[in-house]
Amino acid sequence: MTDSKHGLTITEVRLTPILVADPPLLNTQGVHQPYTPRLIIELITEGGATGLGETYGDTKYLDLARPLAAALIGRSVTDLNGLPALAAEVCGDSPAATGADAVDVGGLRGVQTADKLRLSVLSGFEVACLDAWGRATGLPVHALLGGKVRDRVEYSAYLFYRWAEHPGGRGERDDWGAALDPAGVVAQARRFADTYGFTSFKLKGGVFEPAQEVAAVKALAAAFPGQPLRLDPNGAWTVATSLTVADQLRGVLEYLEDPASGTDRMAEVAAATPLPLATNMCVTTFDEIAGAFTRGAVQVVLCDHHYWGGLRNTRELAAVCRTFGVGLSMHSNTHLGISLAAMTQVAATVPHLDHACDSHYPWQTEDVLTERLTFRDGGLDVGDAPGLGVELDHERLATLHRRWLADDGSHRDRDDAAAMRLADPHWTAPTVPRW
Ligand SMILES: O=C([O-])C(=O)C[C@H](O)[C@@H](O)C(=O)[O-]
Ligand SMILES: [Mg+2]
Repeated sequence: MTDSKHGLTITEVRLTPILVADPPLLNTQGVHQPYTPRLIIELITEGGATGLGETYGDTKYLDLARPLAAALIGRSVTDLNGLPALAAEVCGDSPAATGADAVDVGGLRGVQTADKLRLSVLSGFEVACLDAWGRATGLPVHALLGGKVRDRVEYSAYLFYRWAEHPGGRGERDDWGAALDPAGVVAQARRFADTYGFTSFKLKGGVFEPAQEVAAVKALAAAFPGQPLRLDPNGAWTVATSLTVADQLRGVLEYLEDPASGTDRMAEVAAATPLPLATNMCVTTFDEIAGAFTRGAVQVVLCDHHYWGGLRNTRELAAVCRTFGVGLSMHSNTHLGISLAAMTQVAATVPHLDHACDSHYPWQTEDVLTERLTFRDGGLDVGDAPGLGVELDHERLATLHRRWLADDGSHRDRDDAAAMRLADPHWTAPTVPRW
């Protein structure tokens, strides 16, 4: 559908893959690489409005983004309901979706289906369309989604066990230092609280023996009494271990995130503990909802608008969660300010967003915006500027793109286990459950 009358027809789409500095954050798969891929999308309309979008930048996403970008020329930015069919038609099934058991990034992003890969790409275009549409009409994205129900969106501090620097001193060095024990985790949390005002804390677990991680959470509870805490070992534990930890941290945690992997194990854990379970692993597609919700396997879904297919699908997910009495919050992977602005816009429109959203953003020292988004008192204000309310810094984008061009391919696809092998040549991503 074109829209010449309003100047909303897309005349140009620019795709810019970039590599962004990432600190040595540890998880159950390994460690983050020094640079991580993202894809930045710019849409231009007939009327001269530009729209920005951002999504995962690994090769399998870029391969789908290129045909979709070409197919969008001549269509209206308002034609959002047509995007899934268009993507299915022009992108087809990614060869990376290799069967029912395929997972993304060793399982950290849940299942990997052809549909989900297309949705992850499409989400960046949907956000860019909404941004362009908003800029063309002077309306913020939240208005195009039906209007905001809150003026601020709360975020949590995303704590990671981490090294001071990447193996061999590769990449960029920051001044956070190492955090490998309870004292290190508390110090990191203190800095997050002092700098950004966060009052909720999530610790990425699955790195050390569960008892060590329980000790770290207890140290957090002592340092920040009464403040919401979460622990997320990315499905690394058995059902028995999950229940032991749930018992030890009952009354301490706000929720336990993906203690065990898969809906079956999560349902077993949920049936035996009063502690709410959250997930961004066993429910990452609409197809997985019925099986998990009807069995009571999860009490909170952490939505990632990238893999759920955009901001409007996030609202659809919110409606399903509300229907089942399941809570909703937001998951985050390494992302930049365009995605953070998109998360904030949609979060502002969802009435029952029950918990502070996750965001990796504070770990990202580089961005493609002229002005970084700034957390204040643990949250972001929801502005009324047109579109997403952010501006692209073309020079920064070009610099990060040059890094992508210069890369020998070793950072173009996220691989935390490969990064770990530089420190420990015998490392293989552990089989799950690990403990
Ligand atoms: O909440 C989560 O499970 C995540 O954020 C997944 C991410 O991939 C995180 O584990 C990471 O980046 O190491
Ligand atoms: Mg998680």
